[in-house]
Amino acid sequence: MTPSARTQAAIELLDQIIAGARDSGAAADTIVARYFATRRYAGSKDRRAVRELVYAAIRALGERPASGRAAVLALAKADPELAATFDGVGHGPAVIGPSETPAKTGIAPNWILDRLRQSGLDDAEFPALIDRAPLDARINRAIHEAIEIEGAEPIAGLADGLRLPSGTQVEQLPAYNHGAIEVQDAGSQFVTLAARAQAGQRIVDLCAGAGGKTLALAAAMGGQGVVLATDTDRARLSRLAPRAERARAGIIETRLLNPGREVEMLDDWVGSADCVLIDAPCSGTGTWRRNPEARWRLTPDRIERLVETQRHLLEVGATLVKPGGALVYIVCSLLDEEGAGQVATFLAANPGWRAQPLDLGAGRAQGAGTRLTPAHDATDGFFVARLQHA
Ligand SMILES: C[S@@+](CC[C@H](N)C(=O)[O-])C[C@H]1O[C@@H](n2cnc3c(N)ncnc32)[C@H](O)[C@@H]1O
Repeated sequence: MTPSARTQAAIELLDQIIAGARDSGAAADTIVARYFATRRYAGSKDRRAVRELVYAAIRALGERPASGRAAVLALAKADPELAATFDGVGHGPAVIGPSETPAKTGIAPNWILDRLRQSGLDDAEFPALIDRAPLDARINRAIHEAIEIEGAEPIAGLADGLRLPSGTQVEQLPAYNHGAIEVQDAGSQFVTLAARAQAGQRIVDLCAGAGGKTLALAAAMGGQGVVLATDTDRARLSRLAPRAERARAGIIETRLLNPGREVEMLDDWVGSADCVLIDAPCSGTGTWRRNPEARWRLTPDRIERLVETQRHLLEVGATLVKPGGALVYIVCSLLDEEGAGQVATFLAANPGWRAQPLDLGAGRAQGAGTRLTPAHDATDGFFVARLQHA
């Protein structure tokens, strides 16, 4: 592909990504993969270059732009080489017109930045929200294997955390194929420590997804006890079984739930769990580093619906905890309405519960819990609280 054709490909992809974000359609990664699946003429260098241009545009633009062309023009303003690819030749994009307006660069839509400020996040922390994320892994102690990965560094505060050099092809590492390491952001590892999982316990991971935190819980339990991983998304939950097998985590059970019927479907666990971990669906304002296009999908309505789901999940989780047990509430959001505010509402309505102090080795106090941020902790952003049942 010529440089101009690459630019045109990025513009077309961004048009699809913009539509996907506006209409709750496919994620950017899926759109990019589909695009190249039908364009076999694009070699690996072309794909990499187009992908980089697409993601550079997504990162640079806080608001969903009007078009792919406006998005790439925003980058071209500061990049003469890119601007020169708007040459109108062959498959290249048309020459830049004198009155064309590039999209506005920024970190996120103003209404979200305002809510982040109201949640106590300093403006100085904003740029780190869209930095490139490091590649982190968790060592799985269930597999007794010496791990040698060139350039890997320990992560302060995490006995099992490893920061891998960027660009590491994890799937090609023997340690990964043997289940000795799992890819997991340091923030995810820190917040899972709030469960204080121990051998012999019965733990529910209520929103397990594909089981990133489930596997960390099972590893901390040394193969003794039970972790029940539940979710309402069949496709996500089905990805857990092969991961658990690879990690030799034999204490994990899975159960698919119907939304709205969770307690009924978990009646054999009511009042009996040592700990229920709720890694609730959220706005993802803490994970823009990995998923920058999520800023283009958020609306106040969507956040309101998420807050309602989180409130419901806290109620469900609370019914499963045994007296003296704990509820661990996690969101990868930095908005108080999903984090500290949500927990404050729960505590006000449930006098039999109290927040327990956390010492995770990362984060700062936020309301009754702890908040990790990319700027302060070099992790994805998270809120976590540990609530103890009387
Ligand atoms: C933040 S993700 C979980 C990520 C996962 N714990 C991990 O560490 O990889 C939130 C999950 O909540 C699930 N979810 C949404 N509503 C739910 C409900 N009512 N009951 C259980 N899970 C639900 C979603 O399908 C999604 O997989």
